[in-house]
Amino acid sequence: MNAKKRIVLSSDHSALRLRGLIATHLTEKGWEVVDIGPMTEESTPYPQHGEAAAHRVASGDCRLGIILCGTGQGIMMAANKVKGIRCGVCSEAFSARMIRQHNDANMLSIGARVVGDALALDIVDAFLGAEFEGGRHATRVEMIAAME
Ligand SMILES: O=C(CO)[C@H](O)[C@H](O)COP(=O)(O)O
Repeated sequence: MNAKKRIVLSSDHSALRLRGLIATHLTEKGWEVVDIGPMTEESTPYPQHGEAAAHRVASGDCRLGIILCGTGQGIMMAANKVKGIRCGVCSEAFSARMIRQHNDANMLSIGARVVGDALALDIVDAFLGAEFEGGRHATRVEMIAAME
């Protein structure tokens, strides 16, 4: 498997079903999915799952990551505490494309209580279908890294 197509997925209890749909979708598209759970709908705190997924990306084990909670907000906040992580919450495809092209985001967060299934998959496809444009954007991303 091409390491460039290895992606980590995680969520809290609110997003198991949608996470499963995304995992199936990504597998069908040829991604190697590393789903680090949780595997039951028992209530579980989003920070630990955001952090765990973020470390998979920051370490280089996975090229990208997709994380979910009810709004996508809390788990994004946790992931962004890990050095080297640039994670944005997206509720539409345009922003999902732009966080790759302009911000070199390496993680995407989705609110499972915010978007429907079809929109969530569109957001995922927009994120994964875009590449960082570099140029003037690289300087700005370097400024973010310098704050870490
Ligand atoms: O969206 C979230 C964090 O941003 C969580 O999924 C949400 O807060 C969980 O709520 P509850 O414990 O009521 O299921």
